[in-house]
Amino acid sequence: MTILLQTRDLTKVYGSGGNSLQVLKGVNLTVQAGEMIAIVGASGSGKTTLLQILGTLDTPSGGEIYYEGEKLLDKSANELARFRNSSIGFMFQFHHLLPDFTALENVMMPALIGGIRPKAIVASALDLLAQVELSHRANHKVGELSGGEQQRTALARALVMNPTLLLADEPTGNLDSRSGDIVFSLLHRLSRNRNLATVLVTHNTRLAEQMDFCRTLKDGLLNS
Ligand SMILES: Nc1ncnc2c1ncn2[C@@H]1O[C@H](COP(=O)(O)OP(=O)(O)OP(=O)(O)O)[C@@H](O)[C@H]1O
Repeated sequence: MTILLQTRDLTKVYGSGGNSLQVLKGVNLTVQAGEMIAIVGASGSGKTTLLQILGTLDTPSGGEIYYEGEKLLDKSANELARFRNSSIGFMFQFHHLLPDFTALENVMMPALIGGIRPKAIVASALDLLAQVELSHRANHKVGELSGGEQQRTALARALVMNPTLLLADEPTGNLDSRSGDIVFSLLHRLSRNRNLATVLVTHNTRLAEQMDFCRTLKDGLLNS
């Protein structure tokens, strides 16, 4: 097995002085290539904070993050932006799609931001929309799609750059259980087929149990 992502003693403190809140107190996590990990924990335990730090969207107060053996925290903001765009796919509870653009345009967006020409990406974006069973919605504005369809679009968008790591923060949290199950099973199937390492934050223990491992964040530490 190859280690893809590793954290060492990650800490995170919000605020300062008497108002400070230490959310992470030394989190150690190893993600092997292709491994699918669920992170569960009580509301406010720091799951989103941890995922944002893993995705370099936020910086820790202390500790280290290694990606394929390289220290991420040594990289410049520009290098990190390029790294995120090419290596990490993100899915959020509130999908962060652009509602006035079509599903296809949304899926293509990370590639366009990465400087890839539209013609070079349209076929793979359409193929991804087919894989999330949304071919018939490709040219509809995202704002007109159902919540489940929006999350399936977000899944296709997260995969368009062929990332090595998918970070998903409550991707089914805003959906009814049937739509949530469909989104989860697509996420699970596509991650597995692509040997894509996946870290999923969820409150849903039934879904968490279907991942390879489930880790619990409690009192600032990640337990097995
Ligand atoms: N930017 C911030 N500034 C100050 N405190 C913050 C900030 N972001 C989060 N927190 C606090 O840090 C703690 C952890 O928040 P976080 O969102 O990571 O928890 P969570 O486990 O994802 O919660 P939930 O399951 O409810 O989404 C909470 O007490 C929250 O209020």
